[in-house]
Amino acid sequence: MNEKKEVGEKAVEYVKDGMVVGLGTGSTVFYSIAKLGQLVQQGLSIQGVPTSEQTAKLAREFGIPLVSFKEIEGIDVAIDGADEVNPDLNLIKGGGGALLREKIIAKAARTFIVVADSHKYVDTLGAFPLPIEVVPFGYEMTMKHIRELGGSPNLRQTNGTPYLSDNGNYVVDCDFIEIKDPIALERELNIIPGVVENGLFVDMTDAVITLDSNKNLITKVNK
Ligand SMILES: O=C(CO)[C@H](O)[C@H](O)COP(=O)(O)O
Repeated sequence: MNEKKEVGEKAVEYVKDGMVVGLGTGSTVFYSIAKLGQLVQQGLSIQGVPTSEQTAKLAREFGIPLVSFKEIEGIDVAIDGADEVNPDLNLIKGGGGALLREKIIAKAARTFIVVADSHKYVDTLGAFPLPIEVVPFGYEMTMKHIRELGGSPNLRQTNGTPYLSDNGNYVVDCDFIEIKDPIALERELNIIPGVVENGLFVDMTDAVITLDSNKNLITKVNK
């Protein structure tokens, strides 16, 4: 069974004709985008807002028309993956480095749907290193301030050179081991000069589509 495909395709049920749809980034939402592409070929009319250059390319390949923020009033539904989901449906995101655009789009969406295979569930966030987007200027000092909050930050690199986000920034992957208070940490990180955004998505998720222990599809809804 391909869990990512199951949950990714299920999420498409939230998309109706005429909607503006936020398109997430990653290997799970890939299946949502592929399914939407099929439906567009069959006549579904939607406009997509991509969370990354990678997703924009994918959406074009699947024939999904894209729009920019200039052309829309808002986003009806956004579908995206997650690296970790806790029982309150708070998330760690940004494993693919797209956290800033993903958060802008999740915030703009009337409904934010997360697609997560069964391995993404945790009691406490933090085993997955928290991605934090930082501006290159003074990043060493920004990392020092992140360390003062109890994290162990590592600059994300590709072949020995810093990874660059779609926004031209660096990404720091930060080990906090256990994030007991995601609300406080999200705020504390974002007031550090040099931090652009962090991958804690607190109180944003409307529903998570996942599988239970019997591998049945379930939808967890935020109460
Ligand atoms: O936040 C993300 C990208 O920045 C992804 O949604 C997250 O990393 C999950 O990816 P995948 O579905 O490949 O496991």
